[in-house]
Amino acid sequence: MSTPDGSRDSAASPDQEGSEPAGADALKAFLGDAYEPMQQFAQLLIAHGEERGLIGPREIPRLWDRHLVNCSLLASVLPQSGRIADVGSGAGLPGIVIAIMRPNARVLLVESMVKRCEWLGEVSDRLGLSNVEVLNGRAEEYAGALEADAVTARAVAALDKLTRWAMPLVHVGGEMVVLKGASAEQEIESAQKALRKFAARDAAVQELTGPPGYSDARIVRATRGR
Ligand SMILES: C[S@@+](CC[C@H](N)C(=O)[O-])C[C@H]1O[C@@H](n2cnc3c(N)ncnc32)[C@H](O)[C@@H]1O
Repeated sequence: MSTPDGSRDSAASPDQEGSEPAGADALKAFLGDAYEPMQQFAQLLIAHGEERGLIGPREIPRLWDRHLVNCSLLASVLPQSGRIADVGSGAGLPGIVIAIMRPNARVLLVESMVKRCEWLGEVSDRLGLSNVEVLNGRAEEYAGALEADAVTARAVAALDKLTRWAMPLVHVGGEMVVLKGASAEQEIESAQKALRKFAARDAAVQELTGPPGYSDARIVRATRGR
């Protein structure tokens, strides 16, 4: 997960000791009540992310811009309540960020690696996130079993494959919302067959503007029609 899609490498760098990230006022205005728990999540990633094989050392200085803000932008377009499934949560990106920003939603973290699931459970406990459920297994194993209102992912697979894994986890009328980078439009083209399989409507790229000093994000959204 050290080089996820969907973010740029400019950015405000956080204080590596973790006191306050750069541009903290803009971040506080953007995140509101989510700022404090996001800080705690950042501290956990800084303290343990590398040793547990969750993030590379190069990611620590850009943790806020490339990871936490990037994922917060995605979370900001999700429903306030209902069920949200995040496929391949890894370190908790974007799954834990979504759980912080959507406290009234039930957030299901579908992750195939046991060690990452253990991490996700520990982080949820430490942050007191009672809205998180960690599901150990591949997304394909949960096809038809979840009926979520929205499904998310970042840096898990190309859109073609991701559509086949993610769409079966949302109900008809629900939405797939995934972070993607510069190739998002091409990925939509390459995923046409998979999107048609679910009669996906309105598949499109959306640009999300970051708070001052932070990068924008690009997402692909599509609504399940069948
Ligand atoms: C490159 S990491 C990205 C992690 C995180 N989403 C991020 O952006 O930092 C991909 C993660 O997806 C998980 N994964 C890959 N295929 C999966 C599948 N079919 N179902 C569930 N998890 C999967 C891997 O175990 C890994 O943790």
